[in-house]
Amino acid sequence: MARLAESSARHPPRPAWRRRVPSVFLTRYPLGWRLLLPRRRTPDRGDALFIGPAGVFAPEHTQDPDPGSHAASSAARPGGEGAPPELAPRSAREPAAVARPAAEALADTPLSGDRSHAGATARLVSIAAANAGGHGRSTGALLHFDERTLDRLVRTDSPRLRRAEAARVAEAAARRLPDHDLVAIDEDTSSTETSPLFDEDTVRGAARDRAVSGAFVSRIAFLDSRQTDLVEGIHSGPARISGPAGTGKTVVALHRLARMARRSSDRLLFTTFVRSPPAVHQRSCQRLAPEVADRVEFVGLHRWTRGLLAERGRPLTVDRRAVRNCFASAWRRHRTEDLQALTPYDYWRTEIDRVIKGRGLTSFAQYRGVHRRGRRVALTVDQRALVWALYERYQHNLRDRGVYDDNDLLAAPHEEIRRRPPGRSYSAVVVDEVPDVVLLRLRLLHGLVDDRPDGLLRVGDGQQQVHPGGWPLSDAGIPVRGRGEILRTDYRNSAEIIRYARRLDAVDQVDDLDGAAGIALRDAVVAHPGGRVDQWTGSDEDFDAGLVAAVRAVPVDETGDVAVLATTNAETRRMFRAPADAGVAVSRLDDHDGAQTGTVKVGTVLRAKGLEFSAVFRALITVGDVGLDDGVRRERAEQATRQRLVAATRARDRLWVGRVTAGKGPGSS
Ligand SMILES: Nc1ncnc2c1ncn2[C@@H]1O[C@H](COP(=O)(O)OP(=O)(O)OP(=O)(O)O)[C@@H](O)[C@H]1O
Repeated sequence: MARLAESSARHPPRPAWRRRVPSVFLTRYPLGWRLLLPRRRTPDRGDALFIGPAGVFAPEHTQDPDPGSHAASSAARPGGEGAPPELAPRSAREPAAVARPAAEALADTPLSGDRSHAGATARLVSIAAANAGGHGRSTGALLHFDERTLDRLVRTDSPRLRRAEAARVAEAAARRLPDHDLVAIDEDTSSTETSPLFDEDTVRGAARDRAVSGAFVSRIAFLDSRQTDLVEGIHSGPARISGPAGTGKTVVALHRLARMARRSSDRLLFTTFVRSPPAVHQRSCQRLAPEVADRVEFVGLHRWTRGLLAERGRPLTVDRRAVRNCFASAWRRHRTEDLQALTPYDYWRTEIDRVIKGRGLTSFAQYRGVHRRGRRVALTVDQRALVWALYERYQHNLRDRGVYDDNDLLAAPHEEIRRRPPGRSYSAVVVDEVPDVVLLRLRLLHGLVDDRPDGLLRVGDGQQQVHPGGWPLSDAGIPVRGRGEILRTDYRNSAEIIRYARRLDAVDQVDDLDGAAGIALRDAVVAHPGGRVDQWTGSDEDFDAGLVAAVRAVPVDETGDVAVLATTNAETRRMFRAPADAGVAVSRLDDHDGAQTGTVKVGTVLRAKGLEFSAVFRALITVGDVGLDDGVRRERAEQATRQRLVAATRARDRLWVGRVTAGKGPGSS
């Protein structure tokens, strides 16, 4: 406080309430907050920078939180104090211009290595005198508070910055703003916190602390210079970002969406084929850009498609049991020695779902010549003809019984969009986890924005594809202009986790989503040292106890930042029951929406795509594929390895892999 008083003395006289805000602020919120106060006010910059756990704010002290609002009449202002005569009311100034110096002071601030704070996350806040009526409303880029409601701005259950991080960001910004005073209450943060992002000395052990404490790590607070370029860059047409796990592809996409939303009043769409991530990312977007987040729609592809059809009065549902029956009866009619001997039944279902229908093939001539990328069972022309006959029978059954499968759900909107383009049009569409999105769906999304600049952004990592089959994305009719952007620093996984996952990655070529060579995890730059991997092997009957003991050894705090991941739904049910019976609080990963539930999330690896946890427990239960054709076995092995890679790279600090072996009794390796 003495330092604040000393600093205030150097400031030009200003109305009492405006002097009061920083001191009240520091009295109420000493822990972790830093204030940067300008020695001289200038019309083109904000009044200060407040940097603390809730983020970075550029407050504007204003006479009127909302010009023209009755709530902000002069009678409401204590002592009739208002804006200084030399300046126009701040809210009348261009918020983006005022925020710019703050963003520049923070943007790309060198911290350690290639990391930096994302200046664009600084929020411009208008703070009015007490009772002036600002309650956290947002108008455009500006958030409105008054002296008394400031609480709502700075109190947060989801800190964006650790205290040590806030201190580091503030110090860096102070170096950039030499005409500002840095004010903080001195405190010793070292006993309670470490900052693995910034301090190489404290970094060893920090990852473990992060795991054990379950500390919240803000997904969106940091961007390195390469990522900042990708956020700011203008794409002349459809663009793509690829890179290994944890390199910030999604974070970049979220920042881009926030930036675009702030600059226009259009609607934007973020979608992916997995159900949970859109809800989780929506929360991140709300923290990143609360004033515009409602214009960014986060929705799974299935839900979006169903929504469009329902809006058009053509609701379609997929009755999976009926779909299975349609395929089973087609198989009974068309299975031949040839097909049956080659591979099991479900292989052909995938062939139809992903290679034929998912790719939008409509004639045998197309199927006959198509490169079945990622499918390891080679087919002669005659065999393809057999598959085509099976497909036609399946289609006949669907039509006959009035049943729709997932791909039909995609084909219908194509017709709808052709008939009448969606009223709620989007100016930009981001598709995450692209390698797993069927071609038909990608075409549909492309159709929403066509080739307009900054319209379509495809994000993904070929190495993490969990569904079989694939195609060069250029087959979707989306123009490929130059190379895609590749990120290569893994900020999520601690070194030990990466070391483990790298051993899994020799599996397949990795491309940049358009067939050119991409970057595999083995080539990623490691940002965090430390981490821990435990491997358990044992018999099926000992597995549950092994898993429960391991889960119990990691305390689960209120963030519930822990997941148990299995391969199949049946295994997931078992993985749910075992800890639940032992008294561990569990919840379904399918229901996870990013809220802090204090429960261990249990689900399939597929459902975990795009998410991350402090600790991950991976169950490897199913043993071997006996008696399968080599091609099928190879394809399954590749898929299994990719799933293992995806599961392992969901873990930031701690990974446990439990594998059931033929032998009896648990052991450790
Ligand atoms: N520049 C950075 N500095 C610090 N942390 C970062 C940075 N960029 C990303 N991160 C963090 O790395 C983690 C992974 O980011 P993100 O989920 O965007 O990666 P991704 O490439 O989409 O991963 P995946 O393909 O595995 O889903 C997040 O916790 C994010 O906050």
